[in-house]
Amino acid sequence: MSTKDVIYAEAVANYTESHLIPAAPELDHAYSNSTAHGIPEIAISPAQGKFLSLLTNASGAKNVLELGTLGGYSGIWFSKALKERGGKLTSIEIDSARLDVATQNLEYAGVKVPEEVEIVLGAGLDVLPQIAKDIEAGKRERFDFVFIDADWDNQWNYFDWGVKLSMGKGSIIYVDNTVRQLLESGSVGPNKKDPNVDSLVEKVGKDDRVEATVIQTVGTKNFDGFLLAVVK
Ligand SMILES: C[S@@+](CC[C@H](N)C(=O)[O-])C[C@H]1O[C@@H](n2cnc3c(N)ncnc32)[C@H](O)[C@@H]1O
Repeated sequence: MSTKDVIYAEAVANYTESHLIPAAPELDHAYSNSTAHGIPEIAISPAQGKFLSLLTNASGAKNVLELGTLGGYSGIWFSKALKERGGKLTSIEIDSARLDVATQNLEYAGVKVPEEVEIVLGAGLDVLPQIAKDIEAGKRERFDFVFIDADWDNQWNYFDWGVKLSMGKGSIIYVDNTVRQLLESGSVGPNKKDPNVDSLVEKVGKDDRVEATVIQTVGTKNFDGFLLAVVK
């Protein structure tokens, strides 16, 4: 592909989504109800939701951990996949108003909250140690899929927690917006990089616990990309 063809990315996204992703009123409602409540339009795209749902099913994941609930759009996609195996999504959100809208959207989609999707209110780095304690006490299960989609400055901290709270070999850690963060932080591109701060990619590259790659994406959400790691 020549880079000049990138101008067709949105048209390709619209065409492929129209053929591969059946209309789903509950997903449209999650977008529109979130916007109606003043939530910014920063949820994943339909194609990415379908991809996460397929990846959840392909891996057979039963317990998914999400950092960053927003209006529950990605949560609905995960719950669609997890329903087949009686699995559960645990999602952490710092903003109580967003948690309320996410609960509305999930329930509208027929998802049982908190049985199928539990939203935990708080900052990720405050909630994760509590979840670790719950796991140690046998009150929660370990996670076989971790989806990191909250504040970018903490991507590495969430990644490290994700590996620690995972089931171990074969567990998946997916970090959204990795490419935009690399560009914003100056690891790649014109912005000035802080020489004292290693990027997520540098840290993951030195992390013997995982194998990882970054996939760049274009589409309705512009140029970005995600990091996918599998625990060894
Ligand atoms: C990109 S949005 C998540 C989108 C959602 N996963 C989806 O695709 O539908 C990021 C969310 O992370 C939340 N967030 C930001 N900082 C956080 C933190 N420190 N702890 C937990 N959540 C945080 C924001 O309030 C926001 O709702």
